[in-house]
Amino acid sequence: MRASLIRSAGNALRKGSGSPSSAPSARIILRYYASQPPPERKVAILGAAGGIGQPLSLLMKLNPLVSRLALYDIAGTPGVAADVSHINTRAEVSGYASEEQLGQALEGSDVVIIPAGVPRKPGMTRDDLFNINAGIVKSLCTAISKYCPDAIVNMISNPVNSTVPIAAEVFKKAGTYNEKKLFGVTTLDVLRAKTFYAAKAGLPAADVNVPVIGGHAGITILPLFSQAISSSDFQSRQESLSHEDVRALTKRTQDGGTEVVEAKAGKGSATLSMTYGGSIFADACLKGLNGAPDIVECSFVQSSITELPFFASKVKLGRNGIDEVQGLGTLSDFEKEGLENLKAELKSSIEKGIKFANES
Ligand SMILES: NC(=O)C1=CN([C@@H]2O[C@H](COP(=O)(O)OP(=O)(O)OC[C@H]3O[C@@H](n4cnc5c(N)ncnc54)[C@H](O)[C@@H]3O)[C@@H](O)[C@H]2O)C=CC1
Ligand SMILES: O=C([O-])CC(=O)C(=O)O
Repeated sequence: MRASLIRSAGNALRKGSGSPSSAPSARIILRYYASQPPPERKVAILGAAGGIGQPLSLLMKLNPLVSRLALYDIAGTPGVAADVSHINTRAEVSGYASEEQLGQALEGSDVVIIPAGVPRKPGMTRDDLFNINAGIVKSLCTAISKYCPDAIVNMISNPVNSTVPIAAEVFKKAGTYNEKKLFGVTTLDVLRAKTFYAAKAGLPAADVNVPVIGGHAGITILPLFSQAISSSDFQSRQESLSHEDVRALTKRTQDGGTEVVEAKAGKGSATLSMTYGGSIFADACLKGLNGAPDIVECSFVQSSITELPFFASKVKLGRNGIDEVQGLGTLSDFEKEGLENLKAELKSSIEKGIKFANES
């Protein structure tokens, strides 16, 4: 309604047609709607008091597309909610501190972001988190299917290659699964690929885009540097990157999480860069819901672009979640080899998640 009124008012102004009074009234319509806030949107963060949850609560409080922000954690939520709620932005903040309050936290949510669960310590793989995080994700998704079955879910908790399939199975069992609304957040892989590529190629970091496909662990993370694009002077710089450079950039992107885990030396994994990635992805979901055009991000989703049932690739976001899972484009020989090499591990992580959800 709002969009079609704006469109027809815009057309009337462009054409200058209609009765003599139509242009001023079109202007009034446009001015009225330009002054309206964006639609009401509720975002819930589960695990809001954690290393990612706290700064993510801050960034979502700063997001003008959010009108209600529900912060849930099993410990420490009241302090985080009180703190963030004093910021004078649009979103009304409420904190929920116990399992009995989880339903209230979720009810009416448009987007649920899940950074709940344990992070890695040096020497661990993401899969080593499975035993604890799988159960956490399963119980949170059971509550989502009960209290906000239509919400978009942004899964951050690791191992993402398994937690997303767990969520899908929980929703299927509850009869609420919508494959267009379940996303594994892999934005941090994209941030890393962009940053490392830009530094190597001597380009401004904000200028570069690199799709990252596959999954979110080790070799399942496959940056497509052959498709790197930059708005400045791209062609000549791309040619200057050797095969060895691309190989090293790929390895560094795949090991980016481990680089941070080791640097933090037992104090957890990436939180700040992850929060930035998580906020970009949630913002993209909200923009899509609100009807903004051309919103494309990489994400680990149900997919038929390879033989694997879940796969990360570029995804176009719209009013109903996923509008389109986009294809992989042309891959270099090195990337083709990487794609074949990642399939066995990704398949087994996906199957592990499905099995857990159905047996436990
Ligand atoms: N997808 C990605 O790219 C990334 C994923 N991660 C993952 O995000 C997760 C969270 O990491 P951090 O925030 O650093 O960990 P953290 O330990 O600092 O925070 C986790 C929070 O989850 C809460 N929690 C635990 N069980 C819960 C439950 N049943 N319901 C609600 N909250 C619960 C804890 O109380 C804690 O506040 C980890 O699994 C980590 O591996 C981390 C970085 C990047
Ligand atoms: O490496 C980890 O455990 C956390 C993570 O997923 C990342 O930083 O990409």
